[in-house]
Amino acid sequence: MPMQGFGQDHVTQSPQAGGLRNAGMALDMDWIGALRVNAPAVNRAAAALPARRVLTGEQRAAWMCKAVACMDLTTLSGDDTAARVARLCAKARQPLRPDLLEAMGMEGLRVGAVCVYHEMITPALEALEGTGIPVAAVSTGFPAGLSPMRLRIAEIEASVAAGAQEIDIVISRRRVLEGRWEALHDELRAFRAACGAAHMKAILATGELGGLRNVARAAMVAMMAGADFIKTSTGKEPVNATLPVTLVMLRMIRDYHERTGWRVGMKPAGGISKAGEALAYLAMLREELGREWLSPELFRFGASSLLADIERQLEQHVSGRPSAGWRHGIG
Ligand SMILES: O=C[C@H](O)COP(=O)(O)O
Repeated sequence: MPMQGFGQDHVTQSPQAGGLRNAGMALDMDWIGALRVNAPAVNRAAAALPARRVLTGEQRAAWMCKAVACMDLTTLSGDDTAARVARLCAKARQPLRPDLLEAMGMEGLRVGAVCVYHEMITPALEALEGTGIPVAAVSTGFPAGLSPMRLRIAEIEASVAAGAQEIDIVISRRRVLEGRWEALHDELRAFRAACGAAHMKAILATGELGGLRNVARAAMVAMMAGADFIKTSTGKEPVNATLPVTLVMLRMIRDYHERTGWRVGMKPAGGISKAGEALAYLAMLREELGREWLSPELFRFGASSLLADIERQLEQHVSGRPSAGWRHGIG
């Protein structure tokens, strides 16, 4: 079924406003073919960033809280149980200890979403009832994305029917590696149609795409196909989120916004477990896309263990004393 917005010239689309979603556009192969990435320059820019942006004290604490608000608190393990998901959701409702929040003069902090496998959607929804925190489900044969297409579509539909408001799909890496952009666009359009009202995050699995130019091209095709977010990784690839890959994706988001008016969200995910790393990603986001993107509507971290390090560092900030990691087990 054709999606709203497809087939229209991208320059005539209305700018996104009032919560409207990226409608996507027909595949523009001239645009895709013209994309170039200067890898050494990207690597240099990413390497220079953490040293350029050193935050301390209250400012650092405030940015760590922003990282919490933009977090998809995640558990994606083969041994997940309803009880583990319920504990994770309790943490999602109250990500930081009340005494820490009080000391920082903050209230009402919660995470961006809870991210789980399909089977854990119902326990997550039950544990989050009344909070407004959305449940995101990974889908389409996560993490490899190699199951039959009809099953991948059915999986999305089942997760949406179960109540997931966000669907994290994985792209077929082979379409990128073989340069089959139209097939990739078609696949992603079909995923987006199956998502219906649920927001679609397109996981590019950047560590398996064979280089930064392919990352740029895959990111652009995903946005042309109507992705609400583009996401780096599943957390299961040998190389997951990195600053250079994120820089390339942010620049594609900026290009796409400049040419179509649509704002697409960014989700670095996989292997981000330290507060200092999270701050570097936020600084990059702010430099590349501006403050407008610094909200859970347009930015998420996908992380299973980042929250524990942020809480530990905030405890240190509030108390002025070092805090041991074991005191902050979940998240
Ligand atoms: O989408 C989220 C990732 O799977 C989380 O990866 P992580 O467990 O390395 O934090």
